[in-house]
Amino acid sequence: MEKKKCTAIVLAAGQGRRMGTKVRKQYVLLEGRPILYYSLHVFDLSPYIDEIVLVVGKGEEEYCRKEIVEKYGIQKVRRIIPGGAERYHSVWKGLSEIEGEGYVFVHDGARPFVDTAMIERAYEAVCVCKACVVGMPVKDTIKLADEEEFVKETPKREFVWLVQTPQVFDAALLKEAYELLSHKTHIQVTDDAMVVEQMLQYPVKLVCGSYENIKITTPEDLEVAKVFLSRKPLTQ
Ligand SMILES: Nc1ccn([C@@H]2O[C@H](COP(=O)(O)OP(=O)(O)OP(=O)(O)O)[C@@H](O)[C@H]2O)c(=O)n1
Ligand SMILES: C[C@](O)(CO)[C@H](O)COP(=O)(O)O
Repeated sequence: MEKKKCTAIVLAAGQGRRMGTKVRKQYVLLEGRPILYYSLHVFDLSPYIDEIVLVVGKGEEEYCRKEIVEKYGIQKVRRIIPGGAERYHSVWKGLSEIEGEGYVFVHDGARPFVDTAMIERAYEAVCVCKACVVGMPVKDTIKLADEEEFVKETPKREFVWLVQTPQVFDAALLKEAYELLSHKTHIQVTDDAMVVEQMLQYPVKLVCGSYENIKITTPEDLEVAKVFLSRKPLTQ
């Protein structure tokens, strides 16, 4: 079977409010390199990925080109574009840069520990299912709470996953879902699978990511990331 074009949309237009660092978290240095560098490097290395659309804060396009893409020799970045107010706005803008058929890997630039093996697993799944997300089964017991913070329900743990990125879709399917979303108001969307689930009622397959594929969200995540990084070679 002929391989379809794969585009990674790497998102780095967030404000990093929960991290609260002076420099926005995607540019914070880990082992001397910006957090954003690490995922770009992995998508650049992956033989499954043909091109990268990098979505950054408005006005940061040139900085990212010079200080990240060119400085570290990232080859596959085709476009660097400004993002929007919410994550889903940034994804929508990234999607509008994609032409023709293929698959889209939407990835948080704040997840530096994506690896080439999970990209391969996601590629194999998307070829079959058209929609998949990487994630891992939870290790703790999960409680669903009511508004007063009383336990409403304890879901069966074997059916509960922590969802990560990349989230990978047939490009036409994801565009259709986001197109429908763009006509909605007052909608809260926190990942791309939700858009596909809710707009198209399309089944989304879960694929194993890794417990290391954390999102750098709050300050303690940076400490954990330093430990993970100290165990990894720079190229994988
Ligand atoms: N308008 C936005 C919001 C988020 N993101 C990106 O989406 C990913 C996941 O978002 P999150 O970790 O929540 O980042 P922030 O929005 O930056 O964090 P916070 O919610 O704490 O402000 C990040 O790589 C972030 O840069 C984006 O491209 N555009
Ligand atoms: C897409 C995501 O990383 C999956 O876990 C997450 O939902 C992003 O949410 P955030 O509110 O932008 O942190």
